[in-house]
Amino acid sequence: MENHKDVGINFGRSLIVPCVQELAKKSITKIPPRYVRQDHQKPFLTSSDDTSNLSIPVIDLHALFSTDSESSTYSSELNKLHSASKEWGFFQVINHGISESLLEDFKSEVLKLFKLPMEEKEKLWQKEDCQEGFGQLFVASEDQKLDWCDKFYVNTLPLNIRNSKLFQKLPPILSEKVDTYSREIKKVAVGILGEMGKALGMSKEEMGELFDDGAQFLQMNYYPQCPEPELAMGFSPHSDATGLTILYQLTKTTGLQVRKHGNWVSVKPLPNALVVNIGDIMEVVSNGVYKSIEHCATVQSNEERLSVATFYSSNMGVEVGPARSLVAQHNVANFRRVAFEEYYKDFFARKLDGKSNLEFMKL
Ligand SMILES: O=C(O)CCC(=O)C(=O)O
Ligand SMILES: [Fe+2]
Repeated sequence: MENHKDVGINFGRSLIVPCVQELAKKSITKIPPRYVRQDHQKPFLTSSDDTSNLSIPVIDLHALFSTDSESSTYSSELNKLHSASKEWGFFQVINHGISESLLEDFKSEVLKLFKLPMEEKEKLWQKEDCQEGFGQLFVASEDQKLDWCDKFYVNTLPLNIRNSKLFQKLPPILSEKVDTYSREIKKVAVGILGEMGKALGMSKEEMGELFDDGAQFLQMNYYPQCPEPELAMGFSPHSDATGLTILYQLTKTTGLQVRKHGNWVSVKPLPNALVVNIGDIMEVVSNGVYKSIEHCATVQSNEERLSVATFYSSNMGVEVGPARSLVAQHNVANFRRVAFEEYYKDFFARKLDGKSNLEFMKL
């Protein structure tokens, strides 16, 4: 991992790719071959799937963060969190404490960012050696298929991983909102992780040492309308490398799909809710009790879609590996232990491919 003065920390690189939004503007009727997927790469939900009525669990964070840990509402919410993390790896949270006005302001700034003219976007485009800015991630070769999506990726916390040069180039209100939003999301992530630690039987100290000042990355995803949505993918199937991911769906358009028992379940955006999912690091820390789940995003012909994923990882400088207390509890370590830097270097060097990232951690 390189450490650049003024430019935070560079966790990886990705080949520079064209802007999908510009392509979509050209009123084309066919998408270029680089975006066309083979059938087996497209996990589309069909209306005949019997999972189409399933929906991911909803957790009330007001009840979960209650100071009265003896109350029955708290213990029932904690049980819900534990089973959602084991069975689904995905849930939505309501009453998360982030104000509606912040969510609205942040949303309008993100929309404005993607609507900037191309000359302005070019100034914020990725560079050869750094994946921050506009572009796509995990593009490792020129013949790799591309997602029908433009992304804007930034390191946000702790402050020493922030690329101050990039932040200075952002519209000032956006950089202020990114800052406030990332701090608020961090509180939610740390709160949920703390409760997961309790549910797993870990001590508060052990969980804190792993996650109290985690590395946080923010990824804004813009999925333009697509003339051939059945041939393209918005986001290839993958699991997230993080501890927890918190996803804010900015538009009402559905697109996120989650793998459940080999089928794909669509996650319908709930008003004022955030989607939370277990990442690979949390699967490793929990020694495999919690599961990071494959998910993907589809695109539509008549509606664009926007989402912001915040990836909350473990503390930098702390090894990624199963919690020692759980290894003792289970009498077995199911994953190996690697330096944080090695873990991420490996992750960003490959293309996204389902849960393959965890394979190299398995024992
Ligand atoms: O846009 C979505 O719903 C999915 C985004 C996602 O999976 C990610 O950013 O890792
Ligand atoms: Fe994801």
